[in-house]
Amino acid sequence: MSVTRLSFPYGESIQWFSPEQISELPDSPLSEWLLSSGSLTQKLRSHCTKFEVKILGEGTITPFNGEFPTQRQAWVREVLLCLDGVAWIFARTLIPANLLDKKETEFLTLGTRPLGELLFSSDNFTPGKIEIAHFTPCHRLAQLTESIKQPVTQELWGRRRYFSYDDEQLIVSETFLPAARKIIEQM
Ligand SMILES: C=C(O[C@@H]1C=C(C(=O)O)C=C[C@H]1O)C(=O)O
Repeated sequence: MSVTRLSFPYGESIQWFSPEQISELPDSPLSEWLLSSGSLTQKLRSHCTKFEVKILGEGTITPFNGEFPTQRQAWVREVLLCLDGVAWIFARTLIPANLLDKKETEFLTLGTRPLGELLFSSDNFTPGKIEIAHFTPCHRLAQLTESIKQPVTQELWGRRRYFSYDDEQLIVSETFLPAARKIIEQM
């Protein structure tokens, strides 16, 4: 899989909804994956022999309009979560400067360890409500799916959660890539 950090950020401005606002969620089991409350990393690990985090990019950049209204800039981490060499999830995490200052070492030295190992191992992070999105990528994310040989032939489904730490919040969004949807729908 050859992806380049030169195109970071890959993420796109997406409209998120609470599950109740969406008239038609996808059929189970995809809907269960979207709404599962625990660590996605743990769930993914149970469906593969080799789990990998491929970093697409990390850095302090400006969030999209409306993505993080209280923050003019944020530390953004974009990764692919890969199961046995197949990219299943495009994940985009936004961390405000105040929170980064509090947990700088943990976040900046995470590397290819999954963020979930930090967020779910420490009881200081509290996951919030899950929001859902379905969209057709049209910019760099579309190019990314092409570059990993997963052309988009139908809308992508994704989920987003706020995690609270003291009086700060970070945002984690996870988009299920075509290969993941194909495998999940055959479960
Ligand atoms: C939040 C979690 O961490 C996962 C790992 C991520 C990373 O390493 O950047 C990003 C999103 C998640 O899918 C989780 O496991 O639920």
